Amino acid sequence: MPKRAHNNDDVLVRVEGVGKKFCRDLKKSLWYGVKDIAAELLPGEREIERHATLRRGEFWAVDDVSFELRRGECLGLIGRNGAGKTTLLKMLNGLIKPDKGRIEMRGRVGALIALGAGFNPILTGRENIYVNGSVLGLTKREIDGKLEQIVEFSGIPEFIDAPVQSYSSGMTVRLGFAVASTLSPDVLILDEILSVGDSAFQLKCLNRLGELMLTGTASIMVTHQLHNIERHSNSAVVLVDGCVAFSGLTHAAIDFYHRQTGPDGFPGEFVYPSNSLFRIKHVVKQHPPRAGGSSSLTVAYDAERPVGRCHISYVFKVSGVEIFRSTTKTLGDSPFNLDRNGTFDIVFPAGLKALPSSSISFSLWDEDFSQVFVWVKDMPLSTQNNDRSPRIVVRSGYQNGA
Ligand SMILES: Nc1ncnc2c1ncn2[C@@H]1O[C@H](COP(=O)(O)OP(=O)(O)OP(=O)(O)O)[C@@H](O)[C@H]1O
Repeated sequence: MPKRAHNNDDVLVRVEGVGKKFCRDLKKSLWYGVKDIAAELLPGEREIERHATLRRGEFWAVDDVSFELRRGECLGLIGRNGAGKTTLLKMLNGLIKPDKGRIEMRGRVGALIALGAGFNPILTGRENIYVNGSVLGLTKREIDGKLEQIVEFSGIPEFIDAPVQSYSSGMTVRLGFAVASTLSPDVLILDEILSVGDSAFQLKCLNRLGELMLTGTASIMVTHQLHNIERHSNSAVVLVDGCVAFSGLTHAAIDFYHRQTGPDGFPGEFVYPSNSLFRIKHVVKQHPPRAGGSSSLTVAYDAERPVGRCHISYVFKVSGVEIFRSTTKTLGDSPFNLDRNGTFDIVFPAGLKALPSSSISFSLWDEDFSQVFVWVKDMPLSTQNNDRSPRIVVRSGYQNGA
């Protein structure tokens, strides 16, 4: 692919060594707040030093984060709960001040961060649109011109003259995204909050995001639904305890995240009942679907003796969310026989596409599902992982599989 030429004018967001500290102790936090206000009023205080060091009880919620974002690019921010994603977005949107580092934002910034943030609850939806528009520097006439589009996109025209405090969470998010995305933002900041909307609206938002990127809007997206980051982001940053643990291509970032934070070890846990005849050697290969067909996974195994009439049960997940669960028996397949060693295939129904954020749990059973031979739990399906050795756990008396 030819590399796009960039110049400095393309950079809409520049973040350099940014950090934000908090204090978990409320009393201390209030006391530090008072001291900071006082110090700001007193000339001669060495402000940078005061902000850049930790006092008792403080910690860095975001520490030394740097990145650049150009026109038309989307950056995914990935991290576990409490990793510092929202704090970083709040600094980008100017809701809170960094304690160290520099943030440069160019152009109009549309943001959907906290539920209802940016809306005055006692004003109506329509009034809030005008307030938001004027904060972003649009004239009344410009807002008039966009009003119909905003109301139509939000899908809640009958509530537009009701106060925002009477809106449901989903309605608030609908209006928030409609406003943030319609008022011609140069930079769009989206926190997890989008997931409050129903799935049809989320899809509509993501399509709108794609359109905006084509017109040059840069966006930053935080979500635990990694397939959305996978679909839209050119690059991603993984935050661990407020620090950048990885920064690079989206697929590599998601892969890194799974490796760092997989709930049961990486790349999946193989559980054998203590009397198991089987040893899974490795998962040989994941076969991508042929046009309109199914994808499959080939598993290599060793067994103490041949085993007749087996079935497979499996659960397919994307970003930890169960998408599909079935057994070869339910899908109408006949039981199959296994020699002492060899391979067997798990064929997914057409349409189950393995993304880097997909994982599978599967178990091998006898014909009437009374005995489980082996259970593989939450194995990531990204191609990079499949050749690695699994973690093997032997458990006695194990009865139920995936
Ligand atoms: N106002 C605050 N005072 C004290 N600590 C705070 C404050 N805001 C956030 N924190 C702490 O800062 C850390 C980062 O929080 P943040 O909300 O940025 O995480 P996050 O990555 O967005 O998490 P999630 O995925 O759960 O939304 C957490 O430890 C959180 O408890």
